[in-house]
Amino acid sequence: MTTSLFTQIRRDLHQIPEPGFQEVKTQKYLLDYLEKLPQDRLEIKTWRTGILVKVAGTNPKRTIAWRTDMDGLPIAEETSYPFRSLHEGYMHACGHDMHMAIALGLLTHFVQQPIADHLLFLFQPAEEGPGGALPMMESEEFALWRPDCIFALHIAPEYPVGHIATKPGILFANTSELYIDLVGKGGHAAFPHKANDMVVAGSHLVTQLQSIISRNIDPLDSAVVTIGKLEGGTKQNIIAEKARLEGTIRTFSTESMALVKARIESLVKGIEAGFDCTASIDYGVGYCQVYNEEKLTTAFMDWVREHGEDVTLIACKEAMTGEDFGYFLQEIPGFLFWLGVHTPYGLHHAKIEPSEEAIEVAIRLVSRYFTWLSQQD
Ligand SMILES: CC(=O)N[C@@H](CCC[C@H](N)C(=O)O)C(=O)O
Repeated sequence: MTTSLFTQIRRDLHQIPEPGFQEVKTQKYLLDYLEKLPQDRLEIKTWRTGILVKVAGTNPKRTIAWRTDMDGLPIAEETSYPFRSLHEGYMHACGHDMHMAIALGLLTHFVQQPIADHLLFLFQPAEEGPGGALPMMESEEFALWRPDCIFALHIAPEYPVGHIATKPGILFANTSELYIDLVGKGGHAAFPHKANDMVVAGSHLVTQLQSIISRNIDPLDSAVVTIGKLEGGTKQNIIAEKARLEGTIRTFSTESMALVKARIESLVKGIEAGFDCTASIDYGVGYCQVYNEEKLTTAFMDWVREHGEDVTLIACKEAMTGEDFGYFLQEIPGFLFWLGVHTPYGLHHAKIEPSEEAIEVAIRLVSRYFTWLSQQD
């Protein structure tokens, strides 16, 4: 079977995953591709490691935007791919390689077959952190081409290829990163009574944090506290002077976010008192929820049911995922939908292998949708 252009592009991008705001090779790859397209309808601007591309419409009433993220994750890849990451310890494990290939496919389609409205393609850095959406929105480049509506997708391992899923209203949660540093008194492993062991303190704290969801959050509400990284100590026979917990908080309301943070602060105070140590908490970067504008999303869902051809629509529930695309949706009407890529491993897993046939499914669906949207008043 021959590999289509955009599948090949996805594979090329898969090999060069880069952290947020360091997407230098990725930006160059995308610019090299864009420069080879016919330029008469195109205007290209770079912003930090991101890119904004305007495709001029034939009789514009508005500007329709499509956003893709660009960054990779600090994960050592374990796929069976012959085109595995060339950047050791980094991987496109959240589908941003697929998202970028789809964006280029759409852009190419509209360069060849322009529609009435202007189109704006946003290649946005740093979705996984520290967040590129907000500073991109605040940039002069964005202000110059500010769109009237905005759309995006995210790959979904759990849905079959040919299926998409979305809903009006809240789709993804509010997020906050969480970093807790504990400092006590280190010492010799054989003299525990002369030290304050931060491995023990940190372990107690991880366990206590689990009680926030089970004991403090209303069972009819939803929230997540995940500690994804726990570090402490230097050697097996040295009592640890320091421990560090790194995690993330997810909630559907700002009230629940405040409650979770207040409980974390109380529990950390308890650890300080109980283990005679000092602690500091840093909430890092937080994202607002992804809230799909109701009218546009409902109209899109109806359109897919009626005109989606080979695409099946799933009306899904909200998820605890975070996405800084939520910031665009706070100011500009639009929505995000899940794209089925059927694979047994989930997002952020070292073995995830999204089905590449979904790339063409997305390009076909969104190019038809934008063409239809551009014909509406
Ligand atoms: C789609 C996706 O997986 N997004 C990330 C966003 C992470 C935001 C931030 N770094 C955090 O960890 O809170 C996710 O983990 O949901």
